[in-house]
Amino acid sequence: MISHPEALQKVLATITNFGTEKVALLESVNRILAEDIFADRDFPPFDRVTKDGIAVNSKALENGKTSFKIEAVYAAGSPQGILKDPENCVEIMTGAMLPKNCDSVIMYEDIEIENGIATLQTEVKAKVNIHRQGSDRQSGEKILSKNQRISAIEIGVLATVGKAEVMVKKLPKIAIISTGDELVDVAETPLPHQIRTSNTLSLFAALEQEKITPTLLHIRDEKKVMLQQVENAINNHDVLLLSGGVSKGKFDYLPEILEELKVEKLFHRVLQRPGKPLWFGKQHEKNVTVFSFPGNPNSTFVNFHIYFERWLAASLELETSTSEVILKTDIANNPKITRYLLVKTKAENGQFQAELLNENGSGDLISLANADGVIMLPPEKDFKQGDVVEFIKF
Ligand SMILES: Nc1nc2c(c(=O)[nH]1)N[C@H]1C(S)=C(S)[C@@H](COP(=O)(O)OP(=O)(O)OC[C@H]3O[C@@H](n4cnc5c(N)ncnc54)[C@H](O)[C@@H]3O)O[C@H]1N2
Ligand code: MOO
Repeated sequence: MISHPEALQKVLATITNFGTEKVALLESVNRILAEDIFADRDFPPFDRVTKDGIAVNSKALENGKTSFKIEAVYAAGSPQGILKDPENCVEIMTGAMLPKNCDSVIMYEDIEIENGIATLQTEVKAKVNIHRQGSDRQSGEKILSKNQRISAIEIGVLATVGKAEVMVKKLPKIAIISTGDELVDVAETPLPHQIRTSNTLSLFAALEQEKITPTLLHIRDEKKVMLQQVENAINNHDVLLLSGGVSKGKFDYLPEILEELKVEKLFHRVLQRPGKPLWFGKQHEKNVTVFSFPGNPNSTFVNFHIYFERWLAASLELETSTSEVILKTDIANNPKITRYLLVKTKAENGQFQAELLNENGSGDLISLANADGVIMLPPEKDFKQGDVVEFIKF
């Protein structure tokens, strides 16, 4: 049996580049950007008026002028206007180009208008209420970097530089496969010895959040059928995520079937809990990566996050960082295995604290629903309240 760090290293050694593709802007949300994005013009692209009011020439203000004849009115969206006489003013709206010969904008709240004359009601500053051309970013500057996730805010940035189509990382084709004759579909009423399949649907939902729509497949515990269906899945996907059938049961055929299908076993069984029977391999000919998760729901879900999510992030070259939390209680640790414990996190006194959940073993998927993620305890020492440990968010 290998340790968790060795297992993770073997998993990360198989990362795969799936290439890039262009997608429509709104389809790119949550995808990974595959190109650097540059400002196509200055931001803002012109001296942008930031208040509704009047625009004047500051020399008139410096000369003590307080009343201005209104020459014209310019809305946002009209081409740049001009102040013909620097002693006068023009009415101007937020978002409009600052008119020629003007360098100061005075809000409507600070003036009164009567008979086409604007009169100051208070002392005002010169050269304000203008968002200067290029003061945010200059044309040609890099404004987004490749390998970052595109969120709602990046959609706005991409839109403003005219990216109707965006180059993103291609995503792998994934099959999620459950095994086990005790499993029935969610819409069915299980017999006393049966349960509804849930692992596969959790993984499906987790992948949909990554914008991957996987194939869902359930295979009966019958060796011949399993062999045929797994082979078919290998031929049509980049990744197989299997759940169940990898421990030592008499009907746990998966390990031998995978080897028969020339999936090289890179490891089977890891010094960790949950997920000791984790199986991982690669079919080199077809470049298919196979994660075979132990069937207990928490085991599948936690190991999906610990191994597959990291493999996917590394394959897509996504920049990631680790999170840490502070323990709220002492934990007696097992010196031989890495443990992943379900926690609920809370900010307390400016610190991110983790409270252990009472889970009833790795079959207790209801407790899983109360967790924000797991803390990872390396097989080192007993942990004390206040210790800082790694946190993996679901
Ligand atoms: N003799 C040993 N027995 C077991 C060991 C061991 O080392 N030696 N390991 C235990 C551990 S740890 C786990 S985890 C399980 C993993 O077993 P399998 O991967 O073979 O999984 P199954 O036996 O098929 O299922 C286990 C459990 O999970 C339920 N399950 C499976 N698939 C689903 C699904 N899609 N949705 C919901 N629930 C699912 C299944 O009904 C079982 O109750 O083995 C231990 N045994
Ligand atoms: O992976 Mo098993 O969960 O330790 O029950």
